[in-house]
Amino acid sequence: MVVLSQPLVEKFSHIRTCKHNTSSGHVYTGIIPVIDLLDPEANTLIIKACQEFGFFKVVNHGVPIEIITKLESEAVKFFNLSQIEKDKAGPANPFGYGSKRIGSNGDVGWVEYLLFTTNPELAHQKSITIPGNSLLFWALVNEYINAVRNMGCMVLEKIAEGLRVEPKNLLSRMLRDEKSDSCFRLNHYPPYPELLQALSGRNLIGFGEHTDPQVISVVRSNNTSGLQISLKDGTWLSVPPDPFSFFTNVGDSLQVMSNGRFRSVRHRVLANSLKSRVSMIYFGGPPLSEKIAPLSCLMEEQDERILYNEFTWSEYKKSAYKTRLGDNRLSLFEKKTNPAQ
Ligand SMILES: C=C1C[C@]23C[C@@]1(O)CC[C@H]2[C@@]12CC[C@H](O)[C@@](C)(C(=O)O1)[C@H]2[C@@H]3C(=O)O
Ligand SMILES: O=C(O)CCC(=O)C(=O)O
Ligand SMILES: [Fe+2]
Repeated sequence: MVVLSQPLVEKFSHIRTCKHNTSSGHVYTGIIPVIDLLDPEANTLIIKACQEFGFFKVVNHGVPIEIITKLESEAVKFFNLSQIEKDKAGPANPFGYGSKRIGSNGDVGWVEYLLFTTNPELAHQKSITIPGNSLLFWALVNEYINAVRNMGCMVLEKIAEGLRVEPKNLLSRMLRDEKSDSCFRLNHYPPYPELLQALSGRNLIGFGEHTDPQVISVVRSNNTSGLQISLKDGTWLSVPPDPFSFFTNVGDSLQVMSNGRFRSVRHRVLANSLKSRVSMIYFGGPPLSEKIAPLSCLMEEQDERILYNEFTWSEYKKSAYKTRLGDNRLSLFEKKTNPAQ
């Protein structure tokens, strides 16, 4: 019998686990929609993907691979620093370096990260110290964010076309606005001892299940698996990694603007027992004062019930940051049905 030493058990005991989902024999991986941005049909296909999954993979995205690999190598350099050095960029409140703690309401995961805002009105970030060549680091982060924001905007413009809402930049202008309250995250999921996984028969949670509050999120990772999305029937689907493509999530705000046509996809990351996973995520958000509500131009066509009350992004963000990771943050903003109707 293998007996785990007490310190080792304690090290992992506060991180959540989930059952291996291979026991059912159904781990679908080949059904994730792949959108070729050069395909003339892309807008229709994106709409279908947003309705069915709230998630899709983007190829022919136009983001130069050098921009991606240069930033990844800076991120790896950072995460390879000693704990003392990395802590100089922390604690994450919410921006900066964080390890294991996610947010400020008690969530934990097998992950360390750097979280930044793109909002020039929020000054927090100026005080984040990146050890080493910080000028190069910030230059690469900015270059990457610009490239990925452009790609996200192309996707949002195709969505506007597909939904036949006008003007075409109705959604993308929120991300392009100089006051856009977007954020950017570099996540590192270290490998963890396979022995522990085998003994418990459970997977260690890297990043617990949640939806992203913003409009869309653009995810890129190295070649290590771990990301899973929840399907409409609640089963988890493993997303095969693809370092040359981007994965796009519908966020809560886009679910509201589409009046529930699109799904803000629940997703999570499981730790990998053999390899590190490094991911970079751009969360495209509106300016803080932006009003988020079901798009009136969508509703005019049909006699459709409005599912959400209007809120500003600032109100939603404030409320979201009081919730735990796995909470349903939109339920507070759902319009109550009038029993008299
Ligand atoms: C537990 C939390 C972490 C989070 C803020 C929150 O209170 C609830 C939403 C979380 C989330 C999920 C998507 C993004 O990773 C994130 C940056 C965001 O905007 O909302 C995180 C927040 C965070 O890590 O601070
Ligand atoms: O690291 C990943 O692949 C996804 C993480 C994520 O969902 C998040 O940071 O919101
Ligand atoms: Fe997420």
